[in-house]
Order: sequence, then C-alpha cells, then structure tokens
Amino acid sequence: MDPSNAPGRDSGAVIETTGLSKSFRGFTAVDGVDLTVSEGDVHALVGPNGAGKTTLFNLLTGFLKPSAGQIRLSGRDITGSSPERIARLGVARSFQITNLFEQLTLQQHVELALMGTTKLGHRFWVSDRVLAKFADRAGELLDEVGLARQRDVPAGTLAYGQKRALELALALALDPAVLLLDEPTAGMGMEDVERTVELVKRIRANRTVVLVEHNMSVVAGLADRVTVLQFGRILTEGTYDEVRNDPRVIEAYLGGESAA
Ligand SMILES: Nc1ncnc2c1ncn2[C@@H]1O[C@H](COP(=O)(O)OP(=O)(O)OP(=O)(O)O)[C@@H](O)[C@H]1O
Repeated sequence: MDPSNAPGRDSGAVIETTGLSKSFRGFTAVDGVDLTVSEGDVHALVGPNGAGKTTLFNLLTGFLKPSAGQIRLSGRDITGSSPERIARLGVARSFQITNLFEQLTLQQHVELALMGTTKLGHRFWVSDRVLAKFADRAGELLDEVGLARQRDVPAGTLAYGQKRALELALALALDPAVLLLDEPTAGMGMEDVERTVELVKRIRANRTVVLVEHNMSVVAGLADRVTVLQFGRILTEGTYDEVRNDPRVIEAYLGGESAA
C-alpha cells in the first residue's frame, strides 16, 4: 500500500488537496492548489473576484471534477467522487442561493432533510409515526439556528436572513464533520451578519468549517486560518492578522481597484 494513501496519515488534516487544478476550455480557474484544512478549524477562503474560490469550493464538494491533482478527506482519496458520496462521507455544504419549498413549514423542511439521511430517503408517503421520530430532532436543529418560534410557518414567509439560517439547519441535519459555507452572509444586513457569525461560532463545535467569505469583519471574527487566492493560486495563508498585513494581499485587493 502506498503509505501516502493511508487513512489518518496526516492526523490533523481533514481536507488536503495537492496540485488541484480546474480548467474551463483552456482557462485555468484553479491552478495547482495545495490546501490543508485542519480538523476543528474555521478556515476561510478569500480573494478578489474571480480568484477561484467558488470553483475550489465546487471541487471540494464534488460538484466539479478536477482537471488535475488530488483531494483527500481525512486521508481518503476522494478525487472525482460524486457530490452524494462526498456528502455521505460527512461533508455538507450550504448554497449561496436559497433553494427552499415556499409552502413547506420549517419543521417539515428539517424533517425531510433528516429523513433523507436514512434509508427511507425522500419518500412522499410516510406514516405519522415515522415522521414523529424526526420531529424532536428537527425541533432541536431549528432551536440551534434560532428559528424555534417559526417552526410552523411556511418557508416562503421568512425574511432573507432567516432563510439562510434555515439552510444551515438543513446542512446540519446531515450532522456533517465538515461544513462548507458559501458566502453565508452575502446580501445580509448588519444585524443578520452578526447573528450568522454567532451562529457559526455555535455550530463549529465538533466540526470543521470551510467558508468562502467576502466580508472581512466576518473572516476576522470567525476564521482560525485564512487562505488568500489570486488568479487560481494560493497567494498566502495564515491567521487573519498575518494575511491582512501582507503587502501582497493588500496589492491583490487594491490592484483590482487601481486597474479600474
Ligand atoms: N463554468 C465555467 N466556465 C468558464 N469559466 C468559469 C466557469 N466557472 C468559473 N469560471 C471562471 O473562473 C474564474 C474563477 O471563478 P470563481 O467563480 O471560482 O471565482 P471567485 O473567486 O469565486 O469569484 P467571486 O468572488 O466573484 O465569486 C473566473 O474568471 C470565472 O469567470
């Protein structure tokens, strides 16, 4: 057996990519990225527009197949695995665009998500007795994201920030070891941003969180480690304080503006 393939080889690394690349018709959006996400960290991916953050995120979750390189999850090679398999291995993601059923209540949403994790799958016809088994856990999850009081309202009536919180509850229903958040505060007002930061602080217990985030005060408040991408490559990496003072990072962000 190739020792580099042994599970748990690098005990602290949950996600490890080597030479990870993705090209779209000759344009390289992610270019030889060696990323290590350590267990228990909140790890932020930042960088100017078009740096390759979303593409990297989609590679990590199997929504895109790499053109080259490898991805390991806790030492297991998952390069080219389907999103379903990666989810089964304990990686859940939230989406930037809310994708909810307007008429279903919050409780129903979470119950269905919980059911989807069992062999019952997403059956349309399930007895009340079976559903009741999920009800308690659904209530707990809604409580965790601060939506306990709205459990019986249709999702369509929620404010934007609350919809994002519901999406988090749906991702948490999978009880993921790794949670990937794609711009969790995008489009939110200041109050919702603060609430989301507090929420992520709560739900990070016992899990690893990777987030793509443009709001630097959110990154400052949450991230143990920050990877800065530019032109599909890692420009630098470190704590928030380390990267924010790095002249290359300042140049990368200002470069876009001065060029405009
Ligand atoms: N499906 C695709 N086909 C062609 N080019 C793509 C595709 N997806 C992304 N790209 C290009 O790859 C580059 C990186 O895009 P990506 O969305 O990963 O960047 P980003 O860092 O997430 O940017 P933003 O902060 O604006 O969301 C961009 O130049 C983009 O136009």
